Amino acid sequence: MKSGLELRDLSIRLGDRLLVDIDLVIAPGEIVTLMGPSGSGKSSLLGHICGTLPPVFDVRGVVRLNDTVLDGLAPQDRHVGILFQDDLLFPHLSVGGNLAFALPSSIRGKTERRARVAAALESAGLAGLAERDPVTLSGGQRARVALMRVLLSEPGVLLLDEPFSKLDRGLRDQIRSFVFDLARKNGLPTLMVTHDPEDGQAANGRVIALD
Ligand SMILES: Nc1ncnc2c1ncn2[C@@H]1O[C@H](COP(=O)(O)OP(=O)(O)OP(=O)(O)O)[C@@H](O)[C@H]1O
Repeated sequence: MKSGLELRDLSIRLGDRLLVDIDLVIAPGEIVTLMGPSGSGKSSLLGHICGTLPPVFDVRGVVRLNDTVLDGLAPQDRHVGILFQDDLLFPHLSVGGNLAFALPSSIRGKTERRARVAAALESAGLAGLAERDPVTLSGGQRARVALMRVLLSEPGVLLLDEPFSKLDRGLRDQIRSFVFDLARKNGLPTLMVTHDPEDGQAANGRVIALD
């Protein structure tokens, strides 16, 4: 039984400012929304979970993912998936190349890698687009590819750093449901940072405010 993401007695200080002071467990498939004013420490918290927070921050407490302590592990060994405001697709790789890049190196065979990429595209409603150049995709298609790329890396947790804020209003609802549905279906504990209260309402879970 997976225990999800645990942030135990976690505090993040910058000089004499206490930015984050939190004790939180996010269950598999649960989506927790994190809100707070600019500079309150939301991105710092995500950075700490990823293992990319610079040492200028003073951090106490423990981060555990499914019973593995992440503190001290290199970012690439943490199984943390993150989506940003920008989809960050590699412009020099095809759509399929972007997806294949994320596959764990343990999946070696070319046929198996192609099959995984094709299945991911199909489940995102993008079947047949593997050879396309990402610049030729619509905003919605790019957002879907970005999520599939994260999922193909087989993360144990999903972090969302304002991932819908650059999407047109009409598209936003659609991509939100796409991301939330897949996060739940994959049983991923999910932590979403946002400034948009509608994101929190759509996630239909706990909302935490940093002040
Ligand atoms: N590398 C760094 N070195 C020093 N201070 C930093 C660094 N990165 C961020 N900070 C400071 O840490 C504080 C928290 O920043 P953080 O980016 O976590 O806030 P945030 O809540 O994500 O803000 P926003 O909503 O604007 O993204 C801010 O005062 C910021 O200036």
